[in-house]
Amino acid sequence: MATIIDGKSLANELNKKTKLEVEQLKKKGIVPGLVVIIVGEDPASKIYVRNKQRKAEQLGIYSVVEEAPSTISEEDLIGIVQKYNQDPAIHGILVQSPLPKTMDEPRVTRTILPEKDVDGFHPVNVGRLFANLKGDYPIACTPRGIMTMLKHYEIPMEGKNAVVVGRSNIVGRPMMALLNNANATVTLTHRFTSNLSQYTQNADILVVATGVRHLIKADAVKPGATVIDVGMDRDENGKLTGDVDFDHVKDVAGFITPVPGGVGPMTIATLMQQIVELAKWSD
Ligand SMILES: Nc1nc(=O)c2c([nH]1)NC[C@@H]1CN(c3ccc(C(=O)N[C@@H](CCC(=O)O)C(=O)O)cc3)C=[N+]21
Repeated sequence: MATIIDGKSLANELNKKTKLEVEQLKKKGIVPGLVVIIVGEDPASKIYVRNKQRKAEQLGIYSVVEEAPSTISEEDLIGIVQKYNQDPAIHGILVQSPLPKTMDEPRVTRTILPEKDVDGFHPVNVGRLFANLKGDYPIACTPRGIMTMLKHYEIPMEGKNAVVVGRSNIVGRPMMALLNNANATVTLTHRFTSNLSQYTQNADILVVATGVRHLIKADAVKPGATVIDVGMDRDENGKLTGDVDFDHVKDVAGFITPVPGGVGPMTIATLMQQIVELAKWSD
């Protein structure tokens, strides 16, 4: 039976550190500030945004939520981003994804100043990550949070086979870069990969971010592997579950993240960590 990676408790630990950092910064007259911009009325998105705001407030971070109607024009949305680019009280700008389909989301992302890009989605920050540049810049929160978990549980990465399933810009691609920078041998698989299990069965570290419920079954996992489930799927009863068939994979894996209580809380904690870092770096 695998060790369950407790994302929730690790997130609590990280949040405690972040809270102390906020107190230190406040002594220097700096209050870290976050704005979350949300377009439209999607109820799930609204819940996420509320959770982020609540967590920020618990940690002493100044937080603003900017709600725009789904009818807002791309130019007006870009205007809102530019307003916060200029606002010295705001260190991090997050535009909640997804935007309405009519909008050019990459263009909106490019409008955020790279030094206020708390998600790490701006091409300048993506480029820094892919070039493995040293120095201070934000990194996509979900993959960075996963690296924090792997390090905390002392999972070896150097020379290991890491397989990432899913090539999104918010998870799969930055995950590939981080694991590669940590000297793993990385394979990035996706919906056109033929014979997926041939790759996953060889993975010492398997990160799954596809949005396909229970895509990964026990027979696709190498005994003793570390399995990280980024899925946020709903079962037939509306219950949150992952891309990994946890109940069976846990008997094969060495380490495994649950859903909920795994990657999700670490994503939020990493976001908070990065707002504080952005505030520190701006000093
Ligand atoms: N610009 C942008 N940045 C984001 O970081 C971003 C985004 N857009 N759009 C939506 C996704 C989704 N996301 C989640 C983070 C944490 C949980 C989380 O904490 N989940 C809990 C469970 C929550 C529940 O029960 O519904 C858990 O896994 O334990 C969920 C979802 C961030 N996102």
